[in-house]
Amino acid sequence: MLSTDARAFFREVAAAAFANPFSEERARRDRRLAATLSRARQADQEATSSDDAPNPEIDAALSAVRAELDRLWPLDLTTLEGEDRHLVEVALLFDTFHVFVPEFDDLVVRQLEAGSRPVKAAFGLDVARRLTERGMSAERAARFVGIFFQMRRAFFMARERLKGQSPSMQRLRARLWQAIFTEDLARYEAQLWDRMEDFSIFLIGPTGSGKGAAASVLGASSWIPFDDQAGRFSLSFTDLFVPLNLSQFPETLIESELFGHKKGAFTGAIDAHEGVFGRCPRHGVIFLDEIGETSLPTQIKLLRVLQERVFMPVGGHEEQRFEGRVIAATNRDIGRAREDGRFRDDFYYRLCSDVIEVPSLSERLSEAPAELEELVAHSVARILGQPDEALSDEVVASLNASLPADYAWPGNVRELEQAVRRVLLGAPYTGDLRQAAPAAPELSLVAAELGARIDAGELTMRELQQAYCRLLYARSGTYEEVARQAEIDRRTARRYIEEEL
Ligand SMILES: Nc1ncnc2c1ncn2[C@@H]1O[C@H](COP(=O)(O)OP(=O)(O)OP(=O)(O)O)[C@@H](O)[C@H]1O
Repeated sequence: MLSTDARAFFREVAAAAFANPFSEERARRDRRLAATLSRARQADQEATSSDDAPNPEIDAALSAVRAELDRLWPLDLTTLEGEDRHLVEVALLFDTFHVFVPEFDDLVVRQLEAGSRPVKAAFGLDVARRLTERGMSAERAARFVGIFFQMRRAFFMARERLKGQSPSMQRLRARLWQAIFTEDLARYEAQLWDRMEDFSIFLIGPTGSGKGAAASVLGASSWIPFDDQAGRFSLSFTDLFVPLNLSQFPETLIESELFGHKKGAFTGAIDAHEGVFGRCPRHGVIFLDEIGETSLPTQIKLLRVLQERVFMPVGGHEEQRFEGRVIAATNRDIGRAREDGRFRDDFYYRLCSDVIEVPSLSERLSEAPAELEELVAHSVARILGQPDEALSDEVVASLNASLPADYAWPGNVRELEQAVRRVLLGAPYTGDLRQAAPAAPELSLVAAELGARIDAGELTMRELQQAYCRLLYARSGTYEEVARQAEIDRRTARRYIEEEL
């Protein structure tokens, strides 16, 4: 039995312990916890108030939790019941997790360096032992070893791959965390940790805003079992993420890229080929980029895998099981595509259990102008292989001088990366001209030119088709719309618009 004071204290710990680290709620709970602690236990104060601690609240909480657990020593969870048992267990997990944070973080880095080969993580056995010695079952302890690693990966990836401190970026990180662990870690551990594959994720947002980057955070963060015989995790998290950009393949090849094909399945199928569904391991993540551009027949096939979790390679006779999670993304207006019948409702409903919006760069900069500096510095470091503050400042100064203050960044972070490259090459970046040009005169010029050339009878059929497609494109701005109006397929439309005949 816990004393009334101890119970109140552990309740605060339980409320704060595994809250979403990117949520606004988290900092508040940490502060509240620290306040409760300092009132109740002055003894721990000295250990906690170092000024340079990265998060003094959490440090204060940690040492007080340790002190409180020590008071219960020798701790055996099985001697506790009901709420008391739950509260002490959470405190024990909180403490154990933080004891091993440096090892888990080091493991993330070592695994990124090693790539596909799972690296040694013998400390996983110590984590499990620390829990079983205090009365937790071996099965749950092993599960927590997996969850702890997952938490450090998710935290590391969300911080490293998604830069920016604007409120909308903070919200995005919090949403990603929620898509991985749900908002309630206790429920996640009790019921959902190996069922997350059933929760598809749909990322929406403008081109270049970071949907692929967000997907890669999710893709590196799923649960992986710990192999205690081998003293390592059973597979490398770098192999969990299997991306496919659907717009890169002609319709005839998409099925094979998705589901694979057997040798001789069709002319040109010289060897068997494994598609993304076949390559994706259990607990892995398939990222289907540009899902808004998939044809209706492909949507039906994808719907079947999502519903029934089986697929058949082209030319094959045996169904294969798919045990991963699907993340889809689009920069298209999916509502309009559904209204136009280009995106099936049933397919949408299958994907929409978690819709996450990735904010545009202009939205982010309007909330936090300093985000430009952070992104430029990140871009410069990526290009040069190391940070360079002076050069980053120069790039920011150049962009500020050459672009209007309210420049819309239609290509978002991808455009910004190109702008940084341009400035590094020594030329000022003056913005995306196609977007910046006033639409109306350009449109009427295109139409007038087409009319004049038809009048003059000087066009070949191909030139006529091309000019008409360009006119439609100038009006709608999307290849889909051109394809729809001209009743041709999207790739032909794109070829007419982009290629010189
Ligand atoms: N918040 C961010 N911090 C750092 N880099 C970012 C961020 N967002 C995007 N990027 C980078 O910008 C580039 C474009 O991002 P990404 O490919 O993820 O965009 P997207 O939304 O998937 O685009 P599209 O819709 O065209 O497929 C990538 O190099 C990515 O790493």
